[in-house]
Amino acid sequence: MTSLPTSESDIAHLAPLVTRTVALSPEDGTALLGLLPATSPRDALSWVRRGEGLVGWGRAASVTTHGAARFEELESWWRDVSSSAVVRDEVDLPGTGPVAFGAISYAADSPSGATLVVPSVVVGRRGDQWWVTTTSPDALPGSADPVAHDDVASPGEVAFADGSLSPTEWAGAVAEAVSRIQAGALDKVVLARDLDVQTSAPIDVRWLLGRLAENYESTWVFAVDGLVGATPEMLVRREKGLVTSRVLAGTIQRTGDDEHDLALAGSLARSSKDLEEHEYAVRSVADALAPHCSSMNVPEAPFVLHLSNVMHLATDVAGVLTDETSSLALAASLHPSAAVCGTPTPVADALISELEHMDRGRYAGPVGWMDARGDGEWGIALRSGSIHHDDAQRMTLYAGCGIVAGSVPEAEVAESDAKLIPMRDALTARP
Ligand SMILES: C=C(O[C@@H]1C=C(C(=O)O)C=C[C@H]1O)C(=O)O
Repeated sequence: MTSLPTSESDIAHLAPLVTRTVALSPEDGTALLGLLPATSPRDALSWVRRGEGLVGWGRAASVTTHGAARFEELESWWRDVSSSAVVRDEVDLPGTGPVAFGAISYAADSPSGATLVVPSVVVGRRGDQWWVTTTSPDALPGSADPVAHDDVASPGEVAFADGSLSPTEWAGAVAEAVSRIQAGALDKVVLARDLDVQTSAPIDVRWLLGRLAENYESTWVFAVDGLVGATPEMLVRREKGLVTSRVLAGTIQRTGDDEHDLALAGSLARSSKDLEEHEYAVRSVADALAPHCSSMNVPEAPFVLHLSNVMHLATDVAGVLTDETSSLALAASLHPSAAVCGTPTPVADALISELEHMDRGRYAGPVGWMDARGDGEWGIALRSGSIHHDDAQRMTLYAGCGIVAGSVPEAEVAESDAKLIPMRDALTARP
């Protein structure tokens, strides 16, 4: 009997990639996201915050893996590809040299699987330092002189429709979760819902990225393999031996009235329901990082992170890496954190499968990038949606909420609506 392959790679392992990174001096006023050319939705890549980060396009190589070993298989593929690459790197910073962008399914059994893409061109910016990396499977990497593009296309008319569950049905699922929690089966579960999007013109990833970056400047604006969003939550960053994570849990919607919002932020920071929900999430991250880190710093009290649509309780956890674990392997050990799954994890995970009636795909999974040193940044794919691979006029948006004993179903529907706002607004914005 032959077993089914669990991964598909589009390059032979023997063909080494040739990668060259050179410094770039763009004209004043150049924006990283403005350099993305028109491409198919799967090949526009982004990891940008406050104008810094990485954008990429084209595919020099890619791999997709499935199942419980999807992280390990990505890791070993990347180790092979990056260690055999012929590299000339004149900049030598995290994110220079060979880089892979990745998006990983939330669930092991999701058909969407986990993908790493090595772009043909990456442009990076860190402070005043800019660079361009070109990668090709041929002996001579092409040279790229990135230019600004102003041909971003609108998605046209946009229609939204209920996904797997209507808001009322989903409120019923929340009520069921609350009663299981009150009966003592678990402490917390994160339930998500989806929303279908149909557009009258193909979705241009750059349209979404531009609007998300404009309105959500403290988030990481990402695109990988058709998954697009603006996440405020950093699952793990590894940079030169330092590991950091931004944990979010506990949410309140903004009203648009700054004074009132400030009072709400104060009540969020004192709400025992939200502090409890937050504590589960911080614990799950600190416990998963502890075996790999020394000198861990886990602040005792969270701060309030203000976004345009919602405010969150947030905690920045930091530690010094004591082993060689890559950023992707750290992300694997953190996934799924209680911010997107619950506590205890196996019970929460089973309840998610039972009550959500949908496949999360890559929503709530790790999304980000990694370089050949293993440094990288992996966010949690929140405030996001997935452009259908077979139809660029369709997208599925997702949003979820942490449910604890004191949760009220109608309030959770409203919170999930607030979390859908970034993507809804990005789709429907007018030029
Ligand atoms: C699950 C989502 O968000 C997560 C859940 C939160 C909460 O319940 O308070 C807050 C931030 C995220 O960790 C989402 O945005 O879809």
